[in-house]
Amino acid sequence: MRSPRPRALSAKVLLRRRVASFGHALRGVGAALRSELHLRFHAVATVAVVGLGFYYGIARLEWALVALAVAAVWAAELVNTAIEALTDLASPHYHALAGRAKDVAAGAVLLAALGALVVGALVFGPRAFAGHP
Ligand SMILES: Nc1ncnc2c1ncn2[C@@H]1O[C@H](COP(=O)(O)OP(=O)(O)OP(=O)(O)O)[C@@H](O)[C@H]1O
Repeated sequence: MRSPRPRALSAKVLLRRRVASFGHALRGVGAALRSELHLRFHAVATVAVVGLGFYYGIARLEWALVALAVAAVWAAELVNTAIEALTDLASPHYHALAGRAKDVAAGAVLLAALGALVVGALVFGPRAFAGHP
């Protein structure tokens, strides 16, 4: 006998699940912020960069580049934090593969940070050297 077809989930249930997932994601960001000094540094840097953007009145496209650069650094740092946690769980003792996983994840953060540095230098550098907004 065929099993009954699962009932389609109602829009209300789907919405509730989306809201719950959003809450889990925010909880993850909060937990990472509490445990990772690097992320608190990114938070301060993000506020500083947004302040500079308003101070210099940067263009819409420049805001888009800055937002992408900032988001890339945050995303890389969060994934790095997740990989560190999983690595420590799976391999609390020394293992070459655990070390490689952490090094590669840290490499992702480094690349994102270098990209953000280039964007920051190109957007803010000329204005800073000109000495006025
Ligand atoms: N279980 C392990 N096995 C092998 N090497 C490890 C292991 N744990 C850490 N390492 C090595 O030590 C380096 C630093 O690891 P650690 O967990 O201290 O991260 P971190 O770079 O100090 O990050 P954070 O400061 O964000 O905690 C890793 O990049 C890796 O090379």
